Amino acid sequence: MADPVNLSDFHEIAKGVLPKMYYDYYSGGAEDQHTLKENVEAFRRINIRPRILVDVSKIDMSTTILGYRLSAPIMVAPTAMHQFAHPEGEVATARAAAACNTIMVLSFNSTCTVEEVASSCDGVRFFQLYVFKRRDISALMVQRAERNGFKAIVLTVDTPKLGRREADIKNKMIAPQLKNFEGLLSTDIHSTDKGSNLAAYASETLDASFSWKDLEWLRSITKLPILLKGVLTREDAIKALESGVAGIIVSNHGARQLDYSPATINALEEVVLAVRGRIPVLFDGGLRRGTDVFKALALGAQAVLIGRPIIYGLAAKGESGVRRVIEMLKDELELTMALSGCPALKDITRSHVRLGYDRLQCKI
Ligand SMILES: Cc1cc2nc3c(=O)[nH]c(=O)nc-3n(C[C@H](O)[C@H](O)[C@H](O)COP(=O)(O)O)c2cc1C
Ligand SMILES: CCCCC(=O)C(=O)O
Repeated sequence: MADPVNLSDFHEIAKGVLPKMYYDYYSGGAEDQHTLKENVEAFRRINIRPRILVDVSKIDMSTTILGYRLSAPIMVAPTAMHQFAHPEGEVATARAAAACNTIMVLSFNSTCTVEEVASSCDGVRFFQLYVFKRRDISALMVQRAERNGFKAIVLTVDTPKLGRREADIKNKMIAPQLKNFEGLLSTDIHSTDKGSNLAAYASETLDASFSWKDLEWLRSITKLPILLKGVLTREDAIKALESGVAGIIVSNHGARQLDYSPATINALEEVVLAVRGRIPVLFDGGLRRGTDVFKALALGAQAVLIGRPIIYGLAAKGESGVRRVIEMLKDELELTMALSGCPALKDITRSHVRLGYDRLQCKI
């Protein structure tokens, strides 16, 4: 195949090189995969309203998140088990993110250890947390992240139980023994019905009782700012604000958890309006083009995170593939800003996009 020119080309290459079990794991969503398709399709139903005759000879995409400077509002989402995609795993991803001057969120279920990633290169990194029934293990991981210079905790709140991913069940997906938990926990858990081993591991470990009141526990064990990942409604956005978290990530976990939850781009504005700028609102799900990033920014996201395309870049070309994926999105965003008359991120406003329901409102 010719050199990839967009994220979709990287997807095709990755599909060709990854063993089926891993490709299915990375690409799949929950149940009917309705939301999986919607996450991408909903972007296509949004139009951009470009403004003309603006000086766009210089485009500034730089921004800050929790006070850390990024070259563009495009971050790396936490995704599990990068060594299935490439032997260098999360170390390669971390190096690529650092080279692009952006923030990587390291998954709790990484295949490289927290220490390996931290010592691989300089760069601002956040740590994604799952709360295990064995709270001591989660607490230890938070301490390790803190000790190794991670700057924030991203608490994933949409996974009290693992969503039902049917390809993984059919493939009898095998989860590896994760090095981070060596000596703490065996991930070598065999599912009783011989289905997805990952699902068995998740149900064995995840603490489904974790609720709002338990955020106090998390705050008591770390000084790091906490972001909640997986907020989709105004009700929960307000609760998040009241609970004093440092930020929100609007996310449906790449449609891998609750099928028929809304496409994230359709949930973003509801959350942004509830938060009213009091804390940063980040966004992920279905972003495959610079125009998608632009649309999310126009609807109020301060930055976006990229999930699957990063893994596809890693599978296709290792560290340089991840770098290319991030650079492609940055280049596309830069061009979109120029063609829409927005020289800086602050110039991108709600009036730069039109959604289906905007058209309905016009007619009323
Ligand atoms: C293979 C895979 C593994 C993931 N693992 C995690 C994880 O360990 N923790 C987490 O909070 N989110 C995880 N996610 C969700 C991502 O952080 C993110 O929300 C999602 O991938 C964004 O959608 P996108 O893939 O369409 O960009 C995972 C997603 C994928 C595709
Ligand atoms: C318990 C493993 C969870 C990994 C994950 O979050 C995902 O596959 O979406």
